[in-house]
Amino acid sequence: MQEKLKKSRQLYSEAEKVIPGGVNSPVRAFKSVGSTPVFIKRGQGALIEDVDGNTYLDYVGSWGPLVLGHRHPKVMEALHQCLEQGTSFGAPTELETELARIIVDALPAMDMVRLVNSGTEATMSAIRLARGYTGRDKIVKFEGCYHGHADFLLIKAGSGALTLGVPTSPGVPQSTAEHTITVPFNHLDILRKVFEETGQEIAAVIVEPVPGNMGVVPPLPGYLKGLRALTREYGAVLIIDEVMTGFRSAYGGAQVLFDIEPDLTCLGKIIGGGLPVGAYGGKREIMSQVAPSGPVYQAGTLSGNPLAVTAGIATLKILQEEGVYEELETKSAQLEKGLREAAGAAGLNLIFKRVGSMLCTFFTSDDVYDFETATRSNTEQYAHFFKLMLDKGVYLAPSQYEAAFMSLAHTKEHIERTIEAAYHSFAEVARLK
Ligand SMILES: N[C@H](C=O)CCC(=O)O
Repeated sequence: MQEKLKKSRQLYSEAEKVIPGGVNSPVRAFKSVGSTPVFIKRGQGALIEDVDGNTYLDYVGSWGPLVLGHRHPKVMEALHQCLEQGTSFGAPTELETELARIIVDALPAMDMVRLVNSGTEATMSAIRLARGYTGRDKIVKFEGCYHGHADFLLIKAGSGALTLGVPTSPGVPQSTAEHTITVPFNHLDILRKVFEETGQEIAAVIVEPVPGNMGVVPPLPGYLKGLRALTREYGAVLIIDEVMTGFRSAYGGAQVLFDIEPDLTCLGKIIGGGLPVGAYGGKREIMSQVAPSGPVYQAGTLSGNPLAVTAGIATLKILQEEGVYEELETKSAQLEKGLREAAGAAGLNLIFKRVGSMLCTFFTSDDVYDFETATRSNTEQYAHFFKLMLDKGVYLAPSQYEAAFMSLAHTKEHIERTIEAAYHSFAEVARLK
């Protein structure tokens, strides 16, 4: 494999001289799998090509946004047209209202939405708003959930922070961390106890409805409804972080799938169609507290950027077409079934978790339902599996604790090829066990 990545290795050593760790986001560094990151040159549909000319079936999809695959013709066409008008104005455009309208119409619990530039900005702003609205300081987050890298959310966090073994980062002041209460996901009894003790001080509970940053951990039946009831009882704002699941788990997001009515929702990824975007929105009563209509300040020079908004609108319009989510489900179920059979054939008893087009293979035989059980997975075996799959032309997340994302561009043949590669790779992992 190393020979096949000659140019990537050269580029990586150049990058390391001027960019910390050679990458602009830690998960890209392939650190946990002990390998050279692949430098990508282009993508088309479900495929990406690296600088050495190798092609891969892409199940990372830019970490979730590319539900249509790379360079969807309608998104590209819309972007070309938009580019002709300019790149940024720092003034309102009609496009922003169009995207806001599409989002608000898709989410029954959302009356208003503010566009920002990333998921981190969305969650950070939603927390400030919840604090401003309730006049309380404390927030509750779940172990292994990742809501971007704002100080008060980078505590027992998942994603790259977990992969690199720094779920709580140095640099987060103790005085900030002490306002964040962390509890295990899927344990309503523990959360209830926290509310009984400090419920009147809690401004918000923030949750990924399907945690996708400690692998994929589906909520237990009734759990999200229980969260809703508890937050309502104590007057805390329920923030559903749908940066990953928004317009992926269902049109709208996981809150539509699980029929949950949050007070605030955070979005990102898919609503920008592969360009940098984020959003937070919710009930009019809360959102009208945001500046300039209210006192809670939040701003952004490039917020609602025309190109990002255009790619988002084009993407969401395609997702409105009949049968799209059924197609994603069918393809994802086919992949899950094939992977299960491949692991079984190799004599590996593994745990597969999937919600719609987000799938994760845990290298453990114990059930996974929270941070503690997710981190029982054998990450060395995952690393080995990852490298074998990469060598066979399948690009998975270089971390146990991320999802594999299915796109509409993946074909039956692509999925069969992936399963075939998995048969060989699982067998190899089993041999070295
Ligand atoms: N899991 C992260 C976001 O959803 C992966 C992307 C990143 O950190 O660069």
